Amino acid sequence: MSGRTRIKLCGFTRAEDIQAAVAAGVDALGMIFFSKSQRAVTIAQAQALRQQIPAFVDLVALFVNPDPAYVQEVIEAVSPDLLQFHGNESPQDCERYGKRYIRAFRVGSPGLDTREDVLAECREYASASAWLFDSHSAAYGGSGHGFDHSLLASVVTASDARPMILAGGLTPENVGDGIRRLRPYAVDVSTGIEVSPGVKSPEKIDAFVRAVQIETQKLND
Ligand SMILES: O=C(O)c1ccccc1NCC(=O)[C@H](O)[C@H](O)COP(=O)(O)O
Repeated sequence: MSGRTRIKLCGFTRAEDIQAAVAAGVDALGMIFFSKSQRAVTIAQAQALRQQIPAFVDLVALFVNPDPAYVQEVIEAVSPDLLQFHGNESPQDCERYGKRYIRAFRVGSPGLDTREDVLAECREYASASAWLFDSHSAAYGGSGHGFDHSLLASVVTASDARPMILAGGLTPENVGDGIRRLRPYAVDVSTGIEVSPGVKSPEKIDAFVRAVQIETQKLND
């Protein structure tokens, strides 16, 4: 895909990190509503952090196999622009809130370990606003590990594919390769811009955003 590569940074827990990300020019910020994550936020924390996010930057709320009542509570209290699902949610589970959603796929998991299986699974989620590709991890996401990008070959060429978000182990050093190889609509990172889980580095945020911009510019030249 030509044009601008959108940038989503994930796993925010601190106001100063959100300010750094907004200043760097990101398109979307993720907060994690999954209590087992090292980057989890409470609804009260998210309400306070949300004040740091200006117009035209989207807030994405992440869930893993959530209780629907909890998702509804987050929607009402925090007003996320999009939902993102990382667990075993069915298409109906993702659609039931009437909100735009991102479906995450853990590429390399059983049943998602061939090109054909990946595309077939993705097609079940035709109602998603984007398909996010992450590595297989027992923690459901945010592992900092990459995966075999060749498993996305069928998705890349499918005419009915939803916009691709590339995630999983991205860093300022390797994100350019991923963009060149797959031409995703957007990239998503958590670990690669951190000093420790949930604590972001302004320098790494800037380096990541610059690396995306430089690679995208090269593709457009
Ligand atoms: O970050 C977590 O702790 C997490 C836990 C459960 C589900 C998703 C989670 N994070 C999602 C992300 O941060 C990203 O969408 C993606 O997994 C990339 O993470 P990383 O490899 O760390 O860059």
